[in-house]
Amino acid sequence: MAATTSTASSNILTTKKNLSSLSLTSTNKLPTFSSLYSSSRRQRFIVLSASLNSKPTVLVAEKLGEAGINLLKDFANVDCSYNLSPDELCTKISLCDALIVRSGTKVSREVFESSGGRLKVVGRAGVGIDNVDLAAATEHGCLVVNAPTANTIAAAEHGIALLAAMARNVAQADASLKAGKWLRNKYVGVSLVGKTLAVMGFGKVGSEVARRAKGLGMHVIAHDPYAPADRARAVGVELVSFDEAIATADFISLHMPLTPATAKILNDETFAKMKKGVRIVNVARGGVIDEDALVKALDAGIVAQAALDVFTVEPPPQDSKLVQHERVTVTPHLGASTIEAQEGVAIEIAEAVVGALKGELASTAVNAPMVPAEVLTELKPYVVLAEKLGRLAVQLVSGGSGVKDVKVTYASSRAPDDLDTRVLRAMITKGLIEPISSVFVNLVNADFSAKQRGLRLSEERIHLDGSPESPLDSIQVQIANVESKFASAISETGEIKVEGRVKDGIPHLIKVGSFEVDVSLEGSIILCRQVDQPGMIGRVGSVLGEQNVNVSFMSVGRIAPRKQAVMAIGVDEQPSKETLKMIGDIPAIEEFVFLKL
Ligand SMILES: NC(=O)C1=CN([C@@H]2O[C@H](COP(=O)(O)OP(=O)(O)OC[C@H]3O[C@@H](n4cnc5c(N)ncnc54)[C@H](O)[C@@H]3O)[C@@H](O)[C@H]2O)C=CC1
Ligand SMILES: O=C(O)C(=O)COP(=O)(O)O
Repeated sequence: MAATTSTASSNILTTKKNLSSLSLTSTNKLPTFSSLYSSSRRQRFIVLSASLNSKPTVLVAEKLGEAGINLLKDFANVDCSYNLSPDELCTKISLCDALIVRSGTKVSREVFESSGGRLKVVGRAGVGIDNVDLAAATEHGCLVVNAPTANTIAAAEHGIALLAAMARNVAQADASLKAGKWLRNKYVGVSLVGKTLAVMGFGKVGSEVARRAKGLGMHVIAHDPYAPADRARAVGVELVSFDEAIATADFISLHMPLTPATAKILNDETFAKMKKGVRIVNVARGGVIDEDALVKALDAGIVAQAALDVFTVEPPPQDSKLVQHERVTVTPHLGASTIEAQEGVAIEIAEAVVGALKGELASTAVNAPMVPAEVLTELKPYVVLAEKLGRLAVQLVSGGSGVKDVKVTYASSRAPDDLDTRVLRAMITKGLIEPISSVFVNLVNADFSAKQRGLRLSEERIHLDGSPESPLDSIQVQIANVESKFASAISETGEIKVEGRVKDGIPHLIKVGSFEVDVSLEGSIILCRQVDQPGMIGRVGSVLGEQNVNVSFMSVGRIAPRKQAVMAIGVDEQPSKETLKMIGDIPAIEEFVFLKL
């Protein structure tokens, strides 16, 4: 199972334990669901126990702007201890109620275990929280908050700085002159004006880079399968496919999050499709580039130059061929490092941490486990189903005008007043957004996150006759105005459609497009469309068996005998590329897709 999924589920599923270990409001009553869900940031419903009697202690483990430190000091004892070793951090943490870090401190499971239950909040002064073990935080009832917006401009400006510095050999010429040389002919650069820049990932940072590059006279295109076309139009940027972007660009700037889908998205195969002499900027995450492949592409002359702020391992090894490469400009993860951004991030994170210590809901909470136990007990399997349907639906999208219109239909025998679907809507939103973004969605920020991305989620209720004992019969998620990488997922009315139901407490996928299937939503799924004929299940099953991929479930839905059919296969392990190719090579298979849950 994908790490993000297990984290997401455990956020919610450990709630009962977390709630019981926290003190409640002064009214000493379990909060109502509506009070839990309220979007008001001022609402107080949980008081974290350590802050009841004495001033809490906040450990600031990396340099934080002065304004943030002052805000913290108004409320807490502040211990600024930088460059702690992992052991020193583990020793100190048992005396702290909150910890604030940037990207340089690993907040591992050992940190949470060493805290003895006292650590209540981890604040990440920035966007990426890949250095915090979220699952461990949630298991230990520790809230994690981040500061997702205050460094956007700084990251965009650094991208532009690297772009211009790279094009004019600023770093190389500077080093050469300081070494006593005067090499005017060697460092002739290239111009930016009139050149095509492909912005890969048109989110907060990517769109700011695009704006600035247009101001430099560049022709800007963007690739982002999930960005709304109107947002791109507003900036005067054309959204294009991945292949078109990399094949036509003179410059490529990376601004997508590191997810399983974007890991090593620039690799031997994709470098080979690029224009000879392309130049690459990366201020996103090192892992989106296969660094060995980049070295090869530089040596082969496919990539003329690269400018990199981020690396797969940070700091990179001193003898890294990439870092040492003559045509590569590097900075040590400085994207967010401006005085202004660090003041902004410091204030944003200090407010979030103080708010959380006071018991307020944080709108930037990454793992807020805040669903009342009694609501969860009943909705638990539906919460999981809702998130998985969202994850499935968005992974089926291949293009179009971005994911904008999503319709959710709940079929239930309950009276509308007896079924509050807000937790389900939040989980569908979480499933739709998290696989494609660096945003973390929870009950608190789901509607806000959807709105920010231009995602309109409409809900419809179908009232069924029958016993209202179980809260829901089925949930259907439809995405309109998009193309699918699995054409059979498009329904008669033209939307991507997936539908699920809870059976014996386990979420199942029961419909894809117009095809009825039945596969439990555990592990991952392969969907294949084939011509219905004897032996197909056996053939696919034996490929998976030979490749040691365990099949948990298989089901075939067909329109009519010997016509087209869709086979849904649940697998415990992720099949290798070769295994998927072997399935695709089976002659009767017309299309197939692998989906991570
Ligand atoms: N170097 C530094 O110091 C900094 C780095 N960052 C990094 O920059 C990146 C972008 O951050 P934000 O703009 O704040 O995030 P964001 O979530 O606002 O934007 C990310 C965009 O990437 C798109 N995307 C997802 N999968 C994609 C794919 N396969 N192909 C193309 N686009 C895809 C999403 O739809 C979204 O629009 C993140 O990786 C973040 O960690 C952010 C701030 C500072
Ligand atoms: O915010 C982010 O994602 C960043 O990459 C910035 O990291 P930093 O806070 O400068 O260590």
